[in-house]
Amino acid sequence: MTPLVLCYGGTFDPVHTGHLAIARAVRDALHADVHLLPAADPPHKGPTHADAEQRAHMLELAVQGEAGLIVDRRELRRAGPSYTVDTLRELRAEYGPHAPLVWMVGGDSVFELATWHRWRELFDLGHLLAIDRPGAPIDQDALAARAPAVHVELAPRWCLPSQLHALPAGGFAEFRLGAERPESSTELRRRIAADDPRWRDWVPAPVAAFIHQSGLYGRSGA
Ligand SMILES: Nc1ncnc2c1ncn2[C@@H]1O[C@H](COP(=O)(O)OP(=O)(O)OP(=O)(O)O)[C@@H](O)[C@H]1O
Ligand SMILES: O=C(O)c1ccc[n+]([C@@H]2O[C@H](COP(=O)([O-])O)[C@@H](O)[C@H]2O)c1
Repeated sequence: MTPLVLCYGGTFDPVHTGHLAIARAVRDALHADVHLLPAADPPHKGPTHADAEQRAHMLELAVQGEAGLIVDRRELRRAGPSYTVDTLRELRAEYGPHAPLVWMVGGDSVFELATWHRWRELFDLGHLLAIDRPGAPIDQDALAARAPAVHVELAPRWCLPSQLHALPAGGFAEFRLGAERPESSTELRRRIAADDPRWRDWVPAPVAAFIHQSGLYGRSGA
């Protein structure tokens, strides 16, 4: 069976324990490495709080020494917005026409999918794997109501994560975590800026040390 190429893109401003739990759960369930891709210039976000180099560095600190989690800095080497369609095109060229490529997104992103750059082409290049997120139930009714174009596009593509091996691209699957993860980078930054000590619970120790030493996300910059 051709191994899946699992890709998890994000702003990671900063990476949090929710991201890591998701990457580990998908890695373990689907038996393949997860490539974490920090976005240099995330298309739907304003200026980031940490720069791209700092965000990639924190991601590397978060996964150092851990098997099956790999940081891929390719989006830092491209100018302009970090469009996923461009990244998938690069990955497709590298892995060849038969490799099953999977782009992982949080459930909240699925509702926004129709606003992504050349979004329908994503399915020519790879599969989409949506991860449950609190407040973003990925079901047909919710999609039909809140994102009708996405609902129509996804309906014939819906399959189980275990079926993504069968084709190189074109599928949509939902990945259910044992328990949804409450973390968000926005709330994490808020806690850091507010000196709320709970912020350390949401980042691995080496990332916490980097944030502390660099003064990132402090009171003036959150
Ligand atoms: N707790 C979570 N549960 C499920 N998906 C998540 C969670 N946190 C982040 N994601 C998903 O991971 C990807 C990267 O997330 P990102 O780096 O933007 O972090 P974030 O916590 O969503 O940040 P922010 O709060 O700044 O929007 C996105 O597809 C997002 O939907
Ligand atoms: O290609 C797009 O238009 C696009 C629009 C929004 C988000 N994305 C990608 O989706 C991933 C998660 O984005 P974000 O903003 O939730 O961190 C990240 O890899 C982004 O580059 C991509």
